Amino acid sequence: MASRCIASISSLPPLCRLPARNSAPKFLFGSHDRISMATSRITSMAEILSTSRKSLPRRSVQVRSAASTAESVVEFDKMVAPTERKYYMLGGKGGVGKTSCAASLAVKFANNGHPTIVVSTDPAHSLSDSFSQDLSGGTLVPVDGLDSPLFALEINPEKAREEFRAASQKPGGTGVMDFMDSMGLGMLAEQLGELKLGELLDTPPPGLDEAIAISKVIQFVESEEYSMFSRIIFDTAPTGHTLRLLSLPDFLDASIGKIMTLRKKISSATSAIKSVFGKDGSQDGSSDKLEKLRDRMVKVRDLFRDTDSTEFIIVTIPTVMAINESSRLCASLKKENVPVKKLVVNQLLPPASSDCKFCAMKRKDQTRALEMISNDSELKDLKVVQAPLVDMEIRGVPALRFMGDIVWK
Ligand SMILES: Nc1ncnc2c1ncn2[C@@H]1O[C@H](COP(=O)(O)OP(=O)(O)OP(=O)(O)O)[C@@H](O)[C@H]1O
Repeated sequence: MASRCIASISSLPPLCRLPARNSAPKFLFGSHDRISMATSRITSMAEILSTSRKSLPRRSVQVRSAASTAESVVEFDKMVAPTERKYYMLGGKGGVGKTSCAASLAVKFANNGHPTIVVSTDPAHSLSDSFSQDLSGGTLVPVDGLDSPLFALEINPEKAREEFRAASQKPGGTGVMDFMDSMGLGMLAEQLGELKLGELLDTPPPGLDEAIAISKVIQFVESEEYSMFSRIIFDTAPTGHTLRLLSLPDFLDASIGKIMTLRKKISSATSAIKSVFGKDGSQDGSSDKLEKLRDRMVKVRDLFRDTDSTEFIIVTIPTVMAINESSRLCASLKKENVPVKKLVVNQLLPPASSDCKFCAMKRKDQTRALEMISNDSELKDLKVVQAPLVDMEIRGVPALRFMGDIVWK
């Protein structure tokens, strides 16, 4: 029986034996009052999508109203109520559903009156797949299938890295050393070499591409042209990248500071001997670029820590490994003073009146993992949002609307 379950979950009865429409939601673990039960009165997504394909008017909205509980309505109400701009960053272990959660939240905000932008800074983008639309051009693309303004953007981190290389090579990298050597300042060049600044800038530290990508987004959304967008959602790269990104702005701020100081010293030394060697040691504007880069990194750092406008939402699945990773991520976010209040637990088995052996085991396993959250010193104070495993892959706006309605309540 178990092997049949694994091969074809959706075709098997247990997951389909959902509670009758008016039956009370079955909680996965006891009376945990922090948990908003997203899985109450879950209907098959396949069923919803097939009715929406027959173009019945907004069936999913009806589902949302029917499924909403007083407790959870208050939670999304809090997210949607402020008229000023808010940033949401969604992050977590690879493959847990960050993109699906980010995209569904974006759809929900847009449908609730907020012009919204959803941005992927994950080097392995899946936003296009999630919306079933090509968003890979590196520019804002209007998302089809909504009546309200929702734009999406996949930022190419490789391009960002190239931009950094171009800005950094002359002022502090090997370019500077070659230049100084040619000016007869080999000694000073050696000192620079000892500081390993050239190496630092020629081989950008991990996380830099994503930091630059985020800073680019901040830069353009701050312009007048984009002031109408009141919700900006980031689908970030898996945990490791996010952690490196968090410590990066401080690190870069310090290293760029060092480079700038050296650059000034070099500049005065080269001007002093310019007449002797007859070479032009004038600056080429790259210092400016570096300073701008530093300013942008500082902006990223400040945005991540701005409790008024930003919230980091951790997405996880109910497995010991994912929860352990979420706990470490949460600890790092708190250490870096990044505001984190919610934990989405995705892909929970929906309530069922009876389970097959496989589902019963899986449910037990998930229950155990969920209990870990209540006992975890980092995670226990977060608001836990339960997101059910649905019977189809979540792709396209109708599916994302469905997911948004059952998760963000
Ligand atoms: N609640 C759910 N029910 C059913 N399928 C889901 C659910 N959440 C996510 N999925 C599916 O799981 C897969 C991975 O989801 P998604 O791309 O959102 O994860 P991710 O964390 O962004 O991945 P990555 O780390 O690779 O970017 C997708 O096929 C998505 O449709």
